[in-house]
Amino acid sequence: MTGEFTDRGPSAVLIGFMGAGKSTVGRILADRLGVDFVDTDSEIVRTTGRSIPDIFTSDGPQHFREIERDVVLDVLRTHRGVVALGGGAVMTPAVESALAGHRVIYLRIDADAGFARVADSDRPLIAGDDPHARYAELLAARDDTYVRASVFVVDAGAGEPDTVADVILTRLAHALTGERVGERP
Ligand SMILES: Nc1ncnc2c1ncn2[C@@H]1O[C@H](COP(=O)(O)OP(=O)(O)O)[C@@H](O)[C@H]1O
Ligand SMILES: O=C(O)C1=C[C@@H](OP(=O)(O)O)[C@@H](O)[C@H](O)C1
Ligand SMILES: [Mg+2]
Repeated sequence: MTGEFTDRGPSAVLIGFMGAGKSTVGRILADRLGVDFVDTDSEIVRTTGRSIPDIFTSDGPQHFREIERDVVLDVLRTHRGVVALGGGAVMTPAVESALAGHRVIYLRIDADAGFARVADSDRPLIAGDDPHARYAELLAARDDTYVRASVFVVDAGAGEPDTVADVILTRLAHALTGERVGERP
């Protein structure tokens, strides 16, 4: 990503695959920064009154992505705190474009560690046969996009959520004080 950060917009936007800890670490990061936190999956549930598995199974993944796109674009326009996106949001071209110029952080997790964190959850994309293989395949297919959309990458397997939030705070402090705006370290 090149160009300048928007002067208005979220303090930070967390992206990455399922289980990276975007929702968990995002809330901690927002607390540390003293700003509000928005999780776009929670916004989808709140605004539709439906669960994510229900939208996926009743309406199909395409409809979920349309709802997700609209919610994410609205949050990016209006929210000034920390934002956690759902793992697939960035794969929608309109979302990737809208992220340009924002302080986007990729929480990167490897397939074994990430899968262990979500194996018992109700995430619809790993509901079928051989969920571990499906998880690994999707992660590999998305990694390049996550890197391209981000300003910097943080190891989401580096420790407990508090530790990951600390790493992000340190990197953000560097980005805000020293580095040329918009340059990926
Ligand atoms: N750094 C971490 N170390 C251990 N477990 C974690 C960590 N980050 C998140 N988790 C756990 O992994 C699961 C998925 O986390 P979540 O924040 O929902 O990830 P995401 O939003 O990226 O899918 C949750 O049970 C959460 O408590
Ligand atoms: O990777 C994905 O496509 C998805 C990730 C989920 O969010 P998390 O990344 O927060 O688990 C949720 O948006 C939905 O189940 C689809
Ligand atoms: Mg999440």
